[in-house]
Amino acid sequence: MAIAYPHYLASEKPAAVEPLMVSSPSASASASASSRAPVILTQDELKKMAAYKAVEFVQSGMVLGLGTGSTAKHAVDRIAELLKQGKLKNIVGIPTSNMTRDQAVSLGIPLSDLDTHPIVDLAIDGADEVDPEMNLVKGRGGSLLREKMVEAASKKFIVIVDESKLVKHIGGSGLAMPVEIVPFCWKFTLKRLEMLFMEAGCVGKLRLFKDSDKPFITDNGNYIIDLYFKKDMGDLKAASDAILRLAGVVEHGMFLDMATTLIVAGEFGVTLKNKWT
Ligand SMILES: O=C[C@H](O)[C@H](O)[C@H](O)COP(=O)(O)O
Repeated sequence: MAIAYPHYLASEKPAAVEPLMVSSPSASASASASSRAPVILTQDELKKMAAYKAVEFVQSGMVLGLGTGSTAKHAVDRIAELLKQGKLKNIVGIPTSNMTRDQAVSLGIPLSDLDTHPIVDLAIDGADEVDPEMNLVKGRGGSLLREKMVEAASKKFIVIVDESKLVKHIGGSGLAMPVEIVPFCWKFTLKRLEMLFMEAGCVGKLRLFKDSDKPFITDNGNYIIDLYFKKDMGDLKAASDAILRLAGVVEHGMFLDMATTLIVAGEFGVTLKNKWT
C-alpha cells in the first residue's frame, strides 16, 4: 500500500531499514493456499506493523521518547534491533515508565532523562483512543504522567495504533478516561471529578491492581481514577482545564493537540497521517 508521507517529514530520509516483515503463521498458511487469499493479521501483528513503520523515522544521534504499552514495546524492540545491527547509532532513549526503562535496559538501549535531555527529537508511543483531530486518550496502562511529560518535550510525536483505537470522540467509547491523582483523600477527589461532568453521566472508579482489591499505584506513587462517560464530555479543552484545576489531580489522560503524526495499521495496511494534511 502506498504510504503518504507527511510534508514535514518528506525531506527526511527514513533510516535504512529492512522492508517491513511481520511473521504470521496465518500469513504463510494463506500464501500456500492461494497467492490472492487475504492475510489475516492478529491485533498484535498490526501493532507491530505500526511500530516498525514509526521506527523508520528514527535517525542516528536522536534523543528518543520511548513510549509504554503493548504497541510501543514493539518500537523499543525494533530500535534495539537496529542498534545491534549498526543501522542506528548514538541513540539516547527517554523512557516513559519503569516498565519501558526495564525493557530498554535489558536490550542495551542507552537511556537518559528530561533533566539531562530536556529536548526530545522524536517520541513514539501507542494510545487507547485517537479521534479524527488526533487527540488521544492515554494511560489505560497507568503511565500517562511520564508519557505526557516526555511527549510534550518532543519536537515530533508519532502515535502508533491498530485501527481498533480510532474513535469519533475521545472519551466517548464507553471506556476509561484515566486521571492520575494523589492518594490523599482520593474519594473526595473522585467525587469532585464526577461532579465536574454530572451532565455527561460521569462515573469514576478507583483503579485496582489486576485481581486485587489494592489500589493501582503509578510509577509516581499516585492513584488512578478511571472516568466513564454516558454522554460526550463536550469541549475537550474546557474539560481538560476543569480537571487540571482540581486540587488533588496530578494529570489526566487526554493528550490534546500533541500528536504530530499518526500511524494506523489495519486490514488494508499501514496508513500515515500528518496533523496538517
Ligand atoms: O499507560 C499506557 C499508555 O498510555 C499506552 O500507550 C496506552 O495505554 C496504549 O497501550 P497499548 O499499546 O498496550 O494498547
